[in-house]
Amino acid sequence: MSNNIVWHNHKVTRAERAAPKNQHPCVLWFTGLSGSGKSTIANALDVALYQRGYHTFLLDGDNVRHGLNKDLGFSDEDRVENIRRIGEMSKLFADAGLIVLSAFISPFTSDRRMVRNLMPAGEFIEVFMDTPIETCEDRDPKGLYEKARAGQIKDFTGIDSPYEVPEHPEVVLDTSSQTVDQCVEQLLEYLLERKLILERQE
Ligand SMILES: Nc1ncnc2c1ncn2[C@@H]1O[C@H](COP(=O)(O)OS(=O)(=O)O)[C@@H](OP(=O)(O)O)[C@H]1O
Ligand SMILES: Nc1ncnc2c1ncn2[C@@H]1O[C@H](COP(=O)(O)OP(=O)(O)O)[C@@H](O)[C@H]1O
Repeated sequence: MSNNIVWHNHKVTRAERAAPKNQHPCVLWFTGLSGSGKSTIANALDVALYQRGYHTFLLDGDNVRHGLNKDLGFSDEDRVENIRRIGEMSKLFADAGLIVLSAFISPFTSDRRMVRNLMPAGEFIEVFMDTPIETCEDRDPKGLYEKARAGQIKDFTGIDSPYEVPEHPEVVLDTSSQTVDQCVEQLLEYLLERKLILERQE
């Protein structure tokens, strides 16, 4: 690694970039099992924020794995690298002043902590999708649990690869008992309370 790299501070600060949008930069980090509702809720919140005039960006597991991270699989090492890159990318988008919605299984506590530590205090919001695995498996929207049970996919999270439950998430959602609208409302309330969005533009 080169030591001849100098960090450049931007003349326009991240707060200045975000201020015209009535928002404070932050990363909403959705974590949970496959089928727990990460994509559905992150997309619904993205729409709700967009409709209210806020500036957001959504990073989603499947999409990032088609591009930036297409060299990575699902071994523990590859998942660590996946989250490291996505964490750095999320931070860059937040530095651009955006509200970032990142939806990845991110099964390991240490990786989520690493991303949290990249961000200024209060700007990393861990959203734990606490949907029971039975519900996720019943939904099986992509047929992946069935394949994992049949041994056709190895290292599948919740089946033969671990998911470490967050200890102190900022927000907990359970999509087996909460509707999409209720989840979105809970997240909007959180953002308003913490002044990450400054007024409701309805
Ligand atoms: N072995 C295995 N385990 C878990 N998930 C698998 C696996 N193989 C493929 N998939 C599909 O990949 C999506 C998860 O990618 P992520 O980048 O979010 O995973 S991770 O954070 O690196 O653990 C995940 O998407 P979601 O269902 O949206 O969570 C699956 O569709
Ligand atoms: N209340 C709810 N919240 C979110 N998703 C729900 C809900 N009820 C049913 N679902 C369904 O559950 C599935 C969740 O899948 P998805 O959002 O892709 O999860 P993940 O991104 O965590 O894999 C979708 O098919 C969605 O339509």
